[in-house]
Amino acid sequence: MSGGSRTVRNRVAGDPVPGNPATGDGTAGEHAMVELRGVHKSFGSLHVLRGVDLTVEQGQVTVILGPSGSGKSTLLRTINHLEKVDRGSVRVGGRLLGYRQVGDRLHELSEREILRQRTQIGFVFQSFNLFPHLTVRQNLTEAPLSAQRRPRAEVEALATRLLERVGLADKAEAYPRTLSGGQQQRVAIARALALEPALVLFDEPTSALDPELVGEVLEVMKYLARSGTTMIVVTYEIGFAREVADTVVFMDAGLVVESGPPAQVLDAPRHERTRAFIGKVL
Ligand SMILES: Nc1ncnc2c1ncn2[C@@H]1O[C@H](COP(=O)(O)OP(=O)(O)OP(=O)(O)O)[C@@H](O)[C@H]1O
Repeated sequence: MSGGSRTVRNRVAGDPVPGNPATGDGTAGEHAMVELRGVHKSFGSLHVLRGVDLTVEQGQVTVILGPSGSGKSTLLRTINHLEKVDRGSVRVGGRLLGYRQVGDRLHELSEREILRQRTQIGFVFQSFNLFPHLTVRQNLTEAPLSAQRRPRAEVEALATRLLERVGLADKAEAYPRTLSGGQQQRVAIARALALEPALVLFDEPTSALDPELVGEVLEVMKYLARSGTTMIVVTYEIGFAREVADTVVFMDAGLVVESGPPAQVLDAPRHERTRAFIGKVL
């Protein structure tokens, strides 16, 4: 879909063209939406990310592929500061995540400020992570009301639109445990969109689903992609990558081995490691 007509994220939510997700100052157009430079992350002696560079432009879909343990989830988690990087930088909408720059010095943001930044970035997990004690509708409205302090009428109307969009208008008053896995994941996607994020991260969103439920979740994600949502998706769904991705990134052992359009990375990979991986998952 490179060079396509996607210009507006989340038309689902019917909101205007986005500004800077971190500052809200309308400057996102001047920056890549996401920019990682030389990112390193270790857990004890395990060096998981070994100098990752990644750029994602606004409105683009990036699919990250790679063997188990190559660092894909960790990379995703650094993008919304669920993991703090040891070295290198993560910028979202041009702004350094987790820090405030004063002159040439960096000051770490407070937990509360980080939480506020994080509401600009939707995160869809493999295991849905819905609030079990809240109805579907309340799952969508909770964070916009309490973390973003937006007006209830606006948030309720948005929740209604989003549930219609993911085909679950009739489940608004149901509790998550009464839904199928595919339905729960569609609620989780709608919940991420209710924050009106500038960027949505997906970590293996279909891996926990029975095969017959995968399609309904991928359809919602394809719709979002067509609507101009900036998305970074960790998945083993090669068909989705081929159809929807602007860029496919292949990671191995904590490094980006190669990246490019799907036709290049999936059909004519330049590196042996990519070829071996693609050969196994196709
Ligand atoms: N919080 C943590 N503490 C310690 N080790 C961790 C932590 N998170 C991840 N790891 C380790 O880092 C490595 C990379 O994990 P990560 O989940 O990023 O890989 P992945 O490519 O997403 O793998 P998969 O496809 O299996 O989910 C693994 O060896 C994992 O055990």
